[in-house]
Order: sequence, then C-alpha cells, then structure tokens
Amino acid sequence: MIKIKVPATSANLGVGFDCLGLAVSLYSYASFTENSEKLTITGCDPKYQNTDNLIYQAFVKGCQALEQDVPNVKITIENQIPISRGLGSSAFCVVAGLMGANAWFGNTLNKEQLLDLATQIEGHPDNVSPAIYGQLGASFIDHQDVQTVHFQVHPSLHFVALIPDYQVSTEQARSILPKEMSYQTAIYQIGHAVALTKAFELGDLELIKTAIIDKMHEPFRSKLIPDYPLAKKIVEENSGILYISGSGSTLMAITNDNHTADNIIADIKKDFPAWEAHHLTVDNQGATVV
Ligand SMILES: Nc1ncnc2c1ncn2[C@@H]1O[C@H](COP(=O)(O)OP(=O)(O)OP(=O)(O)O)[C@@H](O)[C@H]1O
Ligand SMILES: N[C@@H](CCO)C(=O)O
Repeated sequence: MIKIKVPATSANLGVGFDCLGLAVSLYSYASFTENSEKLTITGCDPKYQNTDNLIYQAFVKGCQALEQDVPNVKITIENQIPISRGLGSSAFCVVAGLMGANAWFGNTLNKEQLLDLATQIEGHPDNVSPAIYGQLGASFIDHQDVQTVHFQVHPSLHFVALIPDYQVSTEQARSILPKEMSYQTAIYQIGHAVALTKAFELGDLELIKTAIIDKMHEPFRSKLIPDYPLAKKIVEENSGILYISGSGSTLMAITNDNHTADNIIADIKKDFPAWEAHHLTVDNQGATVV
C-alpha cells in the first residue's frame, strides 16, 4: 500500500493573491492499493466516489506523465481538511493523486515536475507549492514553467483557522472580482507582498499587521462571508491579525502568543458555536509518502 500525507494550505495571505501560500499542521491522507476492479474509492461523500474524483483524476494525470497504463486502484481517503473552506482541499487531492502515481511507479518525478503537473490541474500554484514543499511559498508561472521560492516562517507565529459552518465556492469568489486594477493598487500590492514575506521570516507581527492588508480581493470577498465583520472584531480585540484563507470561508488569525491563540478560539466559539477552530503551526515538510 502507498499512503500519501498532505498538509492543508492557506493561500493568498492577504496581499499575495494567487502567489503566496502557507502549509499548516492539519493533514489529510490518501492510500492507494491494487484492486480487482478499475476503481474503488472510500472515505468521501458518495458523490465523489467515481472517476471524476479529483484524487483519481490527478492519479491518472500522473500515470500519463510517467507514460504508464493506469492500474486498477483502490483509493482510501482519511480527510481532515474541510472541503471548499479555503484550506486547500483541492490541492490535497491533486498532490495526493500525483504523488500516489509517482510512488506506484518508482518515484521518478521530482518535486519540480510534480509542481508543474499540479499547477496544470489546479490552475494556480499558490496552494500546490506549499502542499508539496511545506513552508511559505511564493510562486509564479512563466509560460508552462512554475517558479517557486520558499520562506522559513518564524517559529513564534501561531495560526488559528476559524472555519465557518458554510462553504464559499472558489468559482464564485473569483467571479466577483473586478477585471482590472489601477497602477496605484498594483504598486501597493507589490510593496506589501514583498515586505510581508520578510515579516513572516522575522516573525515581526507589527509589520505583518500593515503589510498583510489587501486591496485586490479581500474587500470584495469579505461580503461573501456574512460573519466576517464580527469575526474580525473578535480577533482584533485579542490583538490578532485576520485574513481570508484562500477563497474563504475560513478566516485565519495570526498571533505570536500561545495564550492569545487559545483566547481567540474561546471567544469565537461564544459567538459561533458551530464553527470549527484549529490552533496550527507551520508545516515545514510538505507532502510525504508515509
Ligand atoms: N476529501 C475529498 N474527497 C473528494 N473530493 C474532494 C475532497 N476534498 C476536496 N475535493 C474536491 O475539491 C473540490 C473543492 O475545491 P475548492 O477549490 O472549491 O476548495 P478548496 O480547495 O478547499 O479551497 P481553496 O482552494 O480556497 O483553499 C471539491 O468540490 C472536490 O471536487
Ligand atoms: N488563490 C486562489 C486560492 C483558492 O483556490 C483564490 O483566492 O481564488
């Protein structure tokens, strides 16, 4: 049996729309075993238990890249990453499927090749890069070639994923964005994004607080999350910093204090008892064969 472990990923980090992504300590697993039938899938909603399943689609793409026939396979999913909540559940599927195929046929694809394939499936590299490499990743696509660099996040930083009991569709969250942006806003975003990566390395919470403020997507997307204003108020009253994780609905709080992270969770639970909340650290390893 081949078992792949993939971390959840939090894309954008405010000003890094479609470029920045962070791997965090929440994990899903996919196992691949020989099967008498073409395909069996367990561990997910019956609507995903067919050949359209994203893990299987990525497994097939991996086999094709390796120029191998697609074997009969049983895929067993152990899922902790909530679906369509902005924590990279689709990146988990894509990376697990590709790495499953790669391990099945002797691990001949390297991480750069896996990242190129994963980005072709996912459409943007911000989640799949940290899902493969761990840490904080900054990525861009140069023709078909994905370039990615990694930043070691300062260990003093704590991340709290506040996960609403409702989904936000990535498709809708992309479709509501304006088609154009001014030079002034582009300059604002570039300066802030570069400074933000340094602030994460340094663990400089004051710099993170200003550098993370986005003008490109959060002002529009926050309207898709009805509880955004109250959640932001609760986090800021606890001296935390809030951004929309991926395309939402998860709101990620950042603090440099263990106790504050726990207080944020306790206060959020008072107003939103149905929400899930996880106190997370940065995953520095990325996806692994376990
Ligand atoms: N455990 C799972 N089993 C089967 N399919 C899954 C699973 N997790 C994710 N998926 C697939 O991924 C899709 C969700 O992708 P989507 O991009 O909407 O959300 P996300 O990746 O969680 O959010 P974001 O990209 O903002 O972090 C689902 O519709 C499904 O096709
Ligand atoms: N960068 C993507 C992440 C979600 O897949 C977005 O914000 O739409």
